[in-house]
Amino acid sequence: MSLITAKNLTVRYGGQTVLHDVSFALDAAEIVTIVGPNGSGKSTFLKALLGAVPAEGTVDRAPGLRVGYVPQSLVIDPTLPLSVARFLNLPRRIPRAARLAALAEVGAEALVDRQMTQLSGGQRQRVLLARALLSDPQVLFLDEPTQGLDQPGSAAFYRLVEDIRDRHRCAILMVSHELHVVMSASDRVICLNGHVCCEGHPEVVAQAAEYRALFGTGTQGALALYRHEHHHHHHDHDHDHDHDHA
Ligand SMILES: Nc1ncnc2c1ncn2[C@@H]1O[C@H](COP(=O)(O)OP(=O)(O)OP(=O)(O)O)[C@@H](O)[C@H]1O
Repeated sequence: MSLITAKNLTVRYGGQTVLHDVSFALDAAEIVTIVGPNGSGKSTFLKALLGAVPAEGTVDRAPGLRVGYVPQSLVIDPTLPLSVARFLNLPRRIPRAARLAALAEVGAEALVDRQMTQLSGGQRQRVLLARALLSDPQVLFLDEPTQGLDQPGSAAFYRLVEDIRDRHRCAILMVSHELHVVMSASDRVICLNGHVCCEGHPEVVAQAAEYRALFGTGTQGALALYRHEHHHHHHDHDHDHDHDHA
C-alpha cells in the first residue's frame, strides 16, 4: 500500500485555481522530485498533502504516518539568541544525545553550539534536515532544500538525502525548480504546472516534449556532471580508478 495517495486534488486561492486535478501516490522508500516553474503550485501541492491547505479531492495517508517536513523558508528573528541545540528542542524537547546523533547523520555535529542566524545556507539546510529526522519519519517532505546553495553544495545535499533514504528506508518527496542536479537522485520526477504535465523516470521526463517546453533542453550537460560526481563519490576510496574520472 502507498504511504500517501491523493486523488483529483484541486486547490483554489480566492478565484485562482493553483492546482487542478492532481493525482499522486508515494510508495515506501522512493525518492520523488516535483519540478516546475515559479508559481506552478509545487509548495501548495506539498501543503495539500500535509493537510495544511484546503483542497478538493482526497488525500489518504497511511494510519499514524510520520512525516518530516523541511519548509521552503524559515524566518528566525535575528535578535533572538537561538543555538542549534535549542532549535532542535523545538517544538518538543529531545535528549541531547539524540539531537547530536541527528546532527552527526547530516554531517553537522560541529554546529551544535552555533547560533542559527549565523549558519551558512548549506549548514542551515542540514540542521533543518536533522530536525526533520528527529521524528523518525517514514516520509520526508523537502521544499526546495538547496535554494541558495551552489551546484557542488546542492549535489552534496542530494547525496545526503539519498544516504538518508538508504539508511532509514523513508520515502522522500522534494520540490525543486533547479533540475540539473536533482534529476538523477530521483526515482521519479513529476513535472507540475498547475496540473501534472508529465512524470516518470528522470531520463524520460528530461526528454518529454512537455518538460522541454517548460525548461528547454539546456540541462543535459549538468545532468551528466552530477552523475559523474555521484559515481566518483561512491568510489573515491578506490584510487586505482581515479584516472577514470579525470
Ligand atoms: N496563501 C496563499 N494565498 C493566495 N495565493 C497563494 C497562497 N500561496 C500561494 N499562492 C499562489 O499560488 C500559486 C502557487 O504557489 P506555490 O507557492 O505553490 O508555487 P511554487 O511552484 O512552489 O512556486 P516557487 O517555485 O516560486 O516556490 C502562486 O500563484 C501563488 O502566488
